[in-house]
Amino acid sequence: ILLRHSKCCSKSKTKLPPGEMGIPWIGETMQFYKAQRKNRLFEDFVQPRMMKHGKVFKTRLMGSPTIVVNGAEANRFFLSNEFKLVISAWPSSSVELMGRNSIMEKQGEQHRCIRALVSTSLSHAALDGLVPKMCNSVRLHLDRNWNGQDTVSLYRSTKMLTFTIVFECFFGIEVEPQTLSTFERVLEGVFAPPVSFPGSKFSKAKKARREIEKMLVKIVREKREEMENGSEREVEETLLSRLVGGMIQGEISEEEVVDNVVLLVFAAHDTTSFAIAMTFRMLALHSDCYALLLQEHDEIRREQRPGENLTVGDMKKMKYTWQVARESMRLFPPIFGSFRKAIVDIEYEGFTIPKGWKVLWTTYGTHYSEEYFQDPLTFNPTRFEESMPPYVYLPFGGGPRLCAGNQLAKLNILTFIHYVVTCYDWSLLYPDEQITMDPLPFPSRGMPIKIARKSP
Ligand code: HEM
Repeated sequence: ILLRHSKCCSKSKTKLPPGEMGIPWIGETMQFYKAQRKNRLFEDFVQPRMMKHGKVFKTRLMGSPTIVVNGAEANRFFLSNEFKLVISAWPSSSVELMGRNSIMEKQGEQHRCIRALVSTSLSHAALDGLVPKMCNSVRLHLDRNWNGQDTVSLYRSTKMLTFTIVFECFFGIEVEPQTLSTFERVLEGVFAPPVSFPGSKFSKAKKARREIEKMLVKIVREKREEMENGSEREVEETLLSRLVGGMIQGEISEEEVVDNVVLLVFAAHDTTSFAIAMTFRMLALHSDCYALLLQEHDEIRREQRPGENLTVGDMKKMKYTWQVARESMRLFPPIFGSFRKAIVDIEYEGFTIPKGWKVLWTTYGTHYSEEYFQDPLTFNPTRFEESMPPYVYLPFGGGPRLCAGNQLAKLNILTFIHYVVTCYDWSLLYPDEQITMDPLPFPSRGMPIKIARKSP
């Protein structure tokens, strides 16, 4: 009785953050989804609650009691305490569709092992080797899809391109153009309710996932055979060959290889293409910035021989371009933030976050705050000339789950911008095009642009 009494007393002493839990089970999910669809999750959902309750508040989302946290200190606390106080927590539909064996579901040592395999393929040395391949992919894509056209959908085009780059340059896997639409069907179900009745978004997504799995299992087995039975020619080092190598050594299983290929393709292509699309939007709206950026690329081009690919040295010269891209990702972060789950009771800022509750950290909480950025809603790429304090600018997250592909994304963004601005004059067809979110943000009309090839 005494034990129970003392437990009861200690529970009643816990102080939850302020906030409203909404109606039973559903909580404030409908308000969350409504704001998300308009890509106004921060403005319509987070900000009004922050004004009322402060930077840390409670709510209930998708059935889970959740604490929303904002600010650099909160980002540092929760992101750097991954595996110790919190673990990443994706909705069950995402886990089922991405696969239970992907890096996002792994903790501790297992996470470290997969992360190490992926990181080797994304090390500086490996990325240097990717630059010429990426240049060839971008040029081929523009030749095939832009030449002879006067209008193209920039967002769809970059989606196709980044998808091809991840598969072909990074994994060394050739894909059919229709594979992208199968992947998109999976993505549509990632945040859908996990109900499998015929025709539901989730069951359509599961069917698409099975098709992808079948295709990848075949590719992985062929690669394994090629590596084990050693054809005379040397096997090209790609992420796929590294993962399959890990499989041959018994470090990871076939399911882990397949799930991680699926996860990486998802992690890479919608995010990078949105970042590119928003950079172009900002350039279109700020002609002074565009003039400066163009100057940077014209200088690089002047030093190249005709038809020559970019080099790593050229990438380093694109300082202003990277500032423009970073500022675009500050205003339009491809990832809103992400969910964690408390694995112990957590004391934070005088509040208790009970074990099992979700925590949502947000990029907007710092990106849109005057505390960290002067005139936060103004587009000003040169603000990145100054170094940033840690955990303030987080389009790629932070801590042990910092985006594994951030350098690949950077190369992809810079290469694409270089070839477009040096080869084409372009303008937006709908400068005020709305941004929607489902589940990631995207321009609602696909961002059509008018193009005209520049004379060589
Ligand atoms: C502009 C493009 C990109 C953005 C904005 C972005 C953003 C992010 C963010 C915010 C996270 C952390 C999620 C969390 O904390 O839960 C993350 C994780 C991750 N990203 Fe990216 N990403 C981009 C491109 C890429 C690319 C190109 C790849 C790989 C080819 C990639 C692979 C990953 C992986 C594997 C993780 C999980 C890391 C882990 O759990 O250890 N991302 N990304």
